[in-house]
Amino acid sequence: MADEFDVIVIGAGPAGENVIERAVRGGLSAAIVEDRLAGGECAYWACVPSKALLRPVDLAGEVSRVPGLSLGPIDAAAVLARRDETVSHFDDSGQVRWIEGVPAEFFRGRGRIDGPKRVVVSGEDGGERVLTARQAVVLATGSTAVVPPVPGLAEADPWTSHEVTATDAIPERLAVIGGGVVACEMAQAMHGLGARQTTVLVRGGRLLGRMEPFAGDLLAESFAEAGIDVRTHTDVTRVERPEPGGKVTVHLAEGPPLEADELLVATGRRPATRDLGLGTVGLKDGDYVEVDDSMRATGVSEGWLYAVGDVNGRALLTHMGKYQARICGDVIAARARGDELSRMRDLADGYGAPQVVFTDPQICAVGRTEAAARQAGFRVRVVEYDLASVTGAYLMGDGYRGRANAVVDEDRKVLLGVTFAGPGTADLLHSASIAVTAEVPIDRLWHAVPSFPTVSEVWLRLLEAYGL
Ligand SMILES: Cc1cc2nc3c(=O)[nH]c(=O)nc-3n(C[C@H](O)[C@H](O)[C@H](O)COP(=O)(O)OP(=O)(O)OC[C@H]3O[C@@H](n4cnc5c(N)ncnc54)[C@H](O)[C@@H]3O)c2cc1C
Ligand SMILES: NC(=O)c1ccc[n+]([C@@H]2O[C@H](COP(=O)([O-])OP(=O)(O)OC[C@H]3O[C@@H](n4cnc5c(N)ncnc54)[C@H](O)[C@@H]3O)[C@@H](O)[C@H]2O)c1
Repeated sequence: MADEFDVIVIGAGPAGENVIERAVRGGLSAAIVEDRLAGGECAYWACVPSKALLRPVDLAGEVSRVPGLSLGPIDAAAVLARRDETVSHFDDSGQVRWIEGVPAEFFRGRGRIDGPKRVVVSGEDGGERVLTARQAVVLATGSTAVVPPVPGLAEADPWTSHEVTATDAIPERLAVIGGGVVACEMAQAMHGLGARQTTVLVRGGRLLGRMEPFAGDLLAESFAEAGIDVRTHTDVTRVERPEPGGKVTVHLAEGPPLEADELLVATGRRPATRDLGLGTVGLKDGDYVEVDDSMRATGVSEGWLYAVGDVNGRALLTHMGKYQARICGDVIAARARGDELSRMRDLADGYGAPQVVFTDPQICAVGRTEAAARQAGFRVRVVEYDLASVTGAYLMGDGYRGRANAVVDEDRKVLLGVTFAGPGTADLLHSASIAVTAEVPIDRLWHAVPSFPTVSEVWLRLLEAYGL
């Protein structure tokens, strides 16, 4: 195996893998280093298993709204078995074969930067290998869960996203700290799969605090109906777990302590940049790696270091990491040819990344919320519509509940943001992403006729609510 490559990528998650594919397509040689499983967090402990756990819960919600259909209890063991299939039983051989077929060289081991364009790979056998890059080194090491410094919390060995997505058993009583995406998705999955008592402890005033307020409110209503206890404005002050794996007691700033069989911490992420040798090139270990719109690290003057995916902190989403990776691979190949390829730049992040929260109801958003748009100085008008009044949504089942809004830039008459909250809206989001990112004028959008009777008729209703 050679020790010199045009491009060396550290981290074989979705972002890293897409960099090598594009760089090789651009005529370069590439190597990729991975210390756990090729495919990354996304494939084994995040997107894929979490969605496998949520799918039956989502479907059960759908079935329960259609008279004439009935559903027995969910067989959690069968769901967990299917989850195991979706993560290939933690076997990455298929993924490694894909990498080799790119073709790129795969190195199993921990990568670390050791000065400009040098990467040291420490293997499991304790051996070290030095790789050098002719063109670029790309960091694609992702992120890890944050465990806040609450007394007793770390010692209680709580679940993070890793343990909850890989669990072999559903806890009877689950306490969740956090009100963001992981907390909401996993609270609903565990509850739907059989947890008897699920309590979500939210520090702020509502679930999904970064999204439109109506989205978190609708989700909280759905949680309350399902028997999930959401406690807002709740601070955890101390945690006790005398026996490893035993009962957990969560002390709160107000009210009696909460007892649970398991505790999930879902309070955000930190970049996986510790012990990565960033100090050898003038950056700081532990920080997000700041990049420009071509994914080049701004803090390294010679311009050979790039960072894509969660590690650059731009948008902690798989599809955004892969988008950045396509840009990065193309840019590196172009620069190697002496071309700047200026059309390949991150434009999407500036508009606001699309995101689907796979709960029931689904919460889907792209672009800016009303509050974010106003804060950024736009002159906006917001239109809202009750999704239940759309025939396509009404036909999906009794008691359909949902809401949508669009944030209109009053000066340019284009959309700055769109949010849909309701069952069956996930695949509707891309229409909004196109409208927002392509800055389609709303009087042109009016001519994009939604099919009857689909949920997408909400587009017409929103434009009518605007006055078109
Ligand atoms: C529970 C959960 C559910 C999620 N669901 C979704 C979803 O539905 N949709 C969505 O878009 N996003 C989702 N996300 C976010 C998504 O998982 C991340 O945005 C995505 O995984 C980031 O991809 P990445 O390639 O940057 O990093 P990762 O997927 O984290 O991959 C990084 C890889 O680098 C490796 N690595 C790290 N350091 C080194 C080193 N020094 N040497 C060698 N290898 C190293 C790691 O082992 C890992 O394999 C979810 C996250 C969580 C936690
Ligand atoms: N479907 C999806 O797209 C999906 C699913 C899961 C995760 N993700 C991505 O993964 C990332 C991580 O998700 P997450 O839910 O961990 O983070 P998050 O940033 O979405 O939510 C973190 C939550 O924890 C709370 N919090 C932070 N510090 C706290 C503390 N000390 N005590 C109590 N509460 C605290 C915050 O107020 C917030 O409610 C997100 O950025 C998200 O984009 C995406």
